[in-house]
Amino acid sequence: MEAVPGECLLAHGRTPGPFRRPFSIQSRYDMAISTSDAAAYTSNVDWTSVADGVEINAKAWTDEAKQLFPEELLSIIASLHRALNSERMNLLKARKAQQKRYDEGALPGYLPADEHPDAHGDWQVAPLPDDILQRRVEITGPVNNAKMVINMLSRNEDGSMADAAMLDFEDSMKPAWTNVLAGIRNVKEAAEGTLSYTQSATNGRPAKDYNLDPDDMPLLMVRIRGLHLDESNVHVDGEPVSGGLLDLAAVAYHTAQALMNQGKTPKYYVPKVEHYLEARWFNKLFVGVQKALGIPEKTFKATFLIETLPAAFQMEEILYEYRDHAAGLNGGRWDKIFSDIKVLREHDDRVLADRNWINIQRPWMEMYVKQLIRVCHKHGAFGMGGMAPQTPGKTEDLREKQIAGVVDDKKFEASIGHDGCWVSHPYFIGPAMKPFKEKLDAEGKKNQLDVIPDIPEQPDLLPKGGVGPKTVDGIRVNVRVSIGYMKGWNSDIGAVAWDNRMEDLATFEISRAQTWQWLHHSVTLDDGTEVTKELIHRIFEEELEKIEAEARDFFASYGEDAVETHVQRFRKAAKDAERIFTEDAMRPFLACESELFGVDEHKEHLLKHSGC
Ligand SMILES: CC(=O)SCCNC(=O)CCNC(=O)[C@H](O)C(C)(C)COP(=O)(O)OP(=O)(O)OC[C@H]1O[C@@H](n2cnc3c(N)ncnc32)[C@H](O)[C@@H]1OP(=O)(O)O
Ligand SMILES: O=CC(=O)O
Ligand SMILES: [Mg+2]
Repeated sequence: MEAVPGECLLAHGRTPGPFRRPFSIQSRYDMAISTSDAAAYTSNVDWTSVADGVEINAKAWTDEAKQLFPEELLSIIASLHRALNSERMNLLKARKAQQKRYDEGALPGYLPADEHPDAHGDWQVAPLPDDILQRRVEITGPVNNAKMVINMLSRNEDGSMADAAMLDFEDSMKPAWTNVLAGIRNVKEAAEGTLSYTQSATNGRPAKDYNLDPDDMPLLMVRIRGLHLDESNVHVDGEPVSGGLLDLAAVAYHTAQALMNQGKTPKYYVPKVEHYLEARWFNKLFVGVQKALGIPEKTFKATFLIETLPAAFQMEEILYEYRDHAAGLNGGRWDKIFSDIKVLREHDDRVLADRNWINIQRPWMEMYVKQLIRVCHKHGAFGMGGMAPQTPGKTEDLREKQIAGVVDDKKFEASIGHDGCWVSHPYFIGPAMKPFKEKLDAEGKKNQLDVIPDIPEQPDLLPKGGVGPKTVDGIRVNVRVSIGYMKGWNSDIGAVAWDNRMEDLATFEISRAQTWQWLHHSVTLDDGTEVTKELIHRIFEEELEKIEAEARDFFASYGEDAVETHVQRFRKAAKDAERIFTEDAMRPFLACESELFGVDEHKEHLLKHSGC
């Protein structure tokens, strides 16, 4: 076990505001809470009117928020919301209807040839600017963490540096309001080159000042929140705004021009799309934001994650839809595994094996990334590889094994034609860079846009059940991950180092969906044990006991109070995780969690649990 980084408590003032009307609950993505509860939740919050038709949770309207959201930006957000939100809601309804069809037996597949013929024609994405032609290693991390943002954008002591840094509002950031504000602030100051951070002396380490070197920085990219996430603290005409819309508008408002003045392209990542019409929606958002800010058309460049099973069948259509703003696609392998399980949750012939057995070399995963490379390169866009999740282990021996694992993985990615990949920890930038550098430098290339994998036109991308181990230890891994992750999540932290790996929203979701599915199908494990609620409860008890013992040991030097605090947090995390693992209906995303709270609690928790 390793400690999660600094857990913080929210500090927020209270600004009185007018009592606001309940929002239209019909517009919610998933009816996680009942109609009467939804109205009660909303009317139990005080709202402050901040611009024409725009209201903010009074507790969220802090001095920081006032600085980052001037009236001009709020008006831009309001007009984008009015132009785009009903379409977003329809897209989310369509997701739900599609999932119902999958639940009733349908399988995801390629679209009929006549549905989107233009996408399969001979077209190219708009020319890529010079500053995004080399992306061999991109480091990712939570955008709200200033120290990590500076580290992502800096050279390591061993001289290694990523080509790009992806500052993340999605998988690694819990979308709590203070995190959103810190994230916008960090991107603004990073783009200006002024972001700084002072780490006070702790635990034997001396104090340290962190600053950027604007002349020696990787490319800066921002991943905005996905289509499903609301920013529940900001309402326009009584409806919560889209989190991704708010992120893009705010970040571009504060940074796009500054980046362009430095000759840099404003670059974004978009997560979790499921259909080409969603890509069309995001393209409209890019057009709208550029227009509102007086930025020339086709300036923004975006990489979309292909990390859902339905999207894997529509990569060409998706890329086509935002071809004017496309830098490429990225094979988001972790959410893809989550989606494989979630989408096929009712298909008892496709129940997947232990989480640790599923990797990029399983046939349906390998075909998906090769198809991604083929589609991208055919149309002049980058085909980015996936995330190496290692965090450095404590012993030399373990670290050597981890480095070998990263090199193997990235060697495979470079060999099939990826243009670059992701790492989640700076320690692995060098090892991940090595195979790309060796192959591409030898061929005198910055990227592999010229490589087209030789695969069938429509490869089989459906996950197969009936192979691989299904074990009690597999459940233990899922339970352990969930306890470590939920402890961070409950303290507004979106990614944690745990058992020598990075665990974030995507990897937690795999564990949660898999255990739910095994329970739902009463799977018989390889040793004959049947998966039941009782079994899962017993494993939670056993793993919690082990984790408590580890925590008592780990936090001992911080004093008895610290030990008790952390033990209590692990207990709460285990309780929350078990509840989510064993709930009757599988929620679409962890963040759809309003029902974890009663109405009174929700008033306090809205700032921490903006969601869907
Ligand atoms: C599935 C996906 O979507 S992947 C993309 C989303 N997920 C992510 O981006 C997760 C990114 N990774 C992380 O958030 C972090 O690595 C964590 C939380 C898992 C671990 O962070 P820590 O607990 O700080 O790890 P650790 O103690 O090993 O850090 C050592 C140093 O590396 C830095 N560091 C660790 N990870 C990162 C990172 N991703 N970016 C920049 N710096 C980092 C730390 O800030 C620390 O710096 P310091 O020596 O100056 O104090
Ligand atoms: O976002 C990336 C993933 O793997 O999930
Ligand atoms: Mg993801």
